[in-house]
Amino acid sequence: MSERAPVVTIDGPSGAGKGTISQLLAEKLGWKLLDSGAIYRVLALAAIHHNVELDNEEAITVLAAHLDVQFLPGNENKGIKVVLEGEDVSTTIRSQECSDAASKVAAFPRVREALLRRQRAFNEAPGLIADGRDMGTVVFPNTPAKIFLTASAAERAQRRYNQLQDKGFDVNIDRLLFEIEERDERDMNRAVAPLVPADDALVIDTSGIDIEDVVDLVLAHIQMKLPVLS
Ligand SMILES: Nc1ncnc2c1ncn2[C@@H]1O[C@H](COP(=O)(O)OP(=O)(O)OP(=O)(O)O)[C@@H](O)[C@H]1O
Ligand SMILES: Nc1ccn([C@@H]2O[C@H](COP(=O)(O)O)[C@@H](O)[C@H]2O)c(=O)n1
Repeated sequence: MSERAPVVTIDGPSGAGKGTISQLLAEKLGWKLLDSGAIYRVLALAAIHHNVELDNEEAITVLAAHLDVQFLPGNENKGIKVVLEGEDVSTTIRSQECSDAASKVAAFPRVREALLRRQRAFNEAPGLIADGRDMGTVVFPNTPAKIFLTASAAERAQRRYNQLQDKGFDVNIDRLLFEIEERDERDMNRAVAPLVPADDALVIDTSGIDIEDVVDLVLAHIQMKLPVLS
């Protein structure tokens, strides 16, 4: 499989900065953005809405194949508006309940298979920034421009804490750290498409590095890997 337009993959654990960096890159380059986590989150929400048990792989796979979701531009929340069955769920899918449910449904091989084509369809000119866990290993394995962002769990929990406090939520940092570690554990140890850097990915530990500096590091790498940007 070869990509239609150039693709940059940005993978990594929760809170590593994938969404932030992907959005800034997409804006800088004028490229499309795939927030693949939002697809798993919206699938989890659809399961909850339709009273489908989160451990029922068969039923979740059917739901995944028929998911009525639209990703529209122009929402402050990760820069996209997510519409499930006609309802704007952009904020709802960011809840802790959806984070947790998303990582459960994402562990099913047939669910992941059912969502592959939908993700690859985002690959349009002039180029795509793809944010997720398996963008470089499974969804777009042939792109030469792969990044894996990481940071210590403590730093990621602190970032999430700051983010939620800024939004006026009453949050507990120990609880956030526990949830991040629990989700990392599930994402890294599942049988298919586990969270690992692709062999040819540039791994950047963003602990203590400013967002703008991370963008510059990523841009320098992709300019080297994608002749179209030189
Ligand atoms: N290098 C950085 N330094 C400090 N804060 C950062 C950095 N990168 C991102 N952040 C902040 O950390 C928070 C989480 O970032 P972001 O949502 O981009 O992470 P993510 O990897 O997309 O997480 P998830 O997979 O859970 O969606 C945001 O508030 C963001 O502004
Ligand atoms: N390519 C991906 C993207 C996400 N997931 C799963 O979805 C959960 C939510 O993702 P966010 O990036 O929005 O936090 C995540 O914990 C993964 O379980 C995935 O499996 N593959």
